[in-house]
Amino acid sequence: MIKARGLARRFTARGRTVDAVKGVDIDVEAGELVGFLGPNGAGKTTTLRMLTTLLKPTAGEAMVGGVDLLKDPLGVRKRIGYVAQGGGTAPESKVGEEIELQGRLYGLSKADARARGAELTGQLDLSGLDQRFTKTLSGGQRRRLDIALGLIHSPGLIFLDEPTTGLDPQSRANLWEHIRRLRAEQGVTVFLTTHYLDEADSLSDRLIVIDNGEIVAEGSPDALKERVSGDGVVVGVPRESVSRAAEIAGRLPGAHEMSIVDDTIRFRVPRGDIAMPELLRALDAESIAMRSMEVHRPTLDDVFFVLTGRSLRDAEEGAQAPAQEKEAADVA
Ligand SMILES: Nc1ncnc2c1ncn2[C@@H]1O[C@H](COP(=O)(O)OP(=O)(O)OP(=O)(O)O)[C@@H](O)[C@H]1O
Repeated sequence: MIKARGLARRFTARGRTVDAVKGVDIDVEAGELVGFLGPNGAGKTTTLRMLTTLLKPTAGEAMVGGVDLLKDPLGVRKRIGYVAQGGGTAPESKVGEEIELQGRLYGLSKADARARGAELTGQLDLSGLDQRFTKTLSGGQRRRLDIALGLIHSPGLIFLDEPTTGLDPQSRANLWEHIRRLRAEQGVTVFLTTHYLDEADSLSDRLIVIDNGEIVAEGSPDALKERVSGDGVVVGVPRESVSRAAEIAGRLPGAHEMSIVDDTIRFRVPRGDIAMPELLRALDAESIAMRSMEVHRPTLDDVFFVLTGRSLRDAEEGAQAPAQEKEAADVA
């Protein structure tokens, strides 16, 4: 469904050059649900906009939906759906009007647009809302409407850019359920960007992880987590005892990746459940009180840390706001 080779995009704004995407290879098979994970500013949206013909690559090539991206962008557009960050519905339009208009834009007859709209609104829990102004919809309903609009022309492949950003946890989980069902019922291939670890973990068959414009890993969430060896342990002790406690923890069999921040020690061990009582006893013997303790199975954040030396959360905080550039000339 997607086969991209060396896809790259450089922006030049106010004399500053940003290599937003540095020559990525992406392969997505028909029917897959692939998550494109990375911190803010990693290059997710730029990659997505290239794959959906909205931005010309500076280098590289791609086949999208079986069509050459550079030679036949219009052909690509016909075969894909794209739901941008924040969507694109007009607040003063009614739901039914938006669906019909979108269908007509893709060359469907009025009757076909309505029939397809009814099918999609049924599947996306939007039935009975035809006469509602889109501005009166809840955040979750609006995102589902955006997805319905993206699927109106029955594309084989849909791109979703940060589909659940801004939604509350319950609406996010609900939208995940809808995305899974759409894939099952419509057989559509889904490529979505996210910076939410839980979303990437629970929704994707396969993940492609991007950082600083480069792909740093790919695989199923479980396969990626297997790369992290052992359980993560976080222990809080009184600040004056932290160095001594870290020394003791460092003697636990297989302890590695030790770090100390303030009064907290972090490390990994092969089996957290075995190591913890041992550590507790050893600290007790030296009269060091353990203030808090947490053991966790490897998470995607641990994976990101192993790959990049940074936590995904820290990477988010350090991300810069995008410099703006006039892009009219870039649109394919
Ligand atoms: N139009 C532009 N002009 C200049 N730099 C840009 C432009 N668009 C993006 N960038 C830069 O390219 C890099 C990648 O941005 P991009 O929006 O693709 O990241 P992202 O992973 O989608 O982040 P987010 O999750 O915040 O959407 C960033 O450094 C950004 O500042």
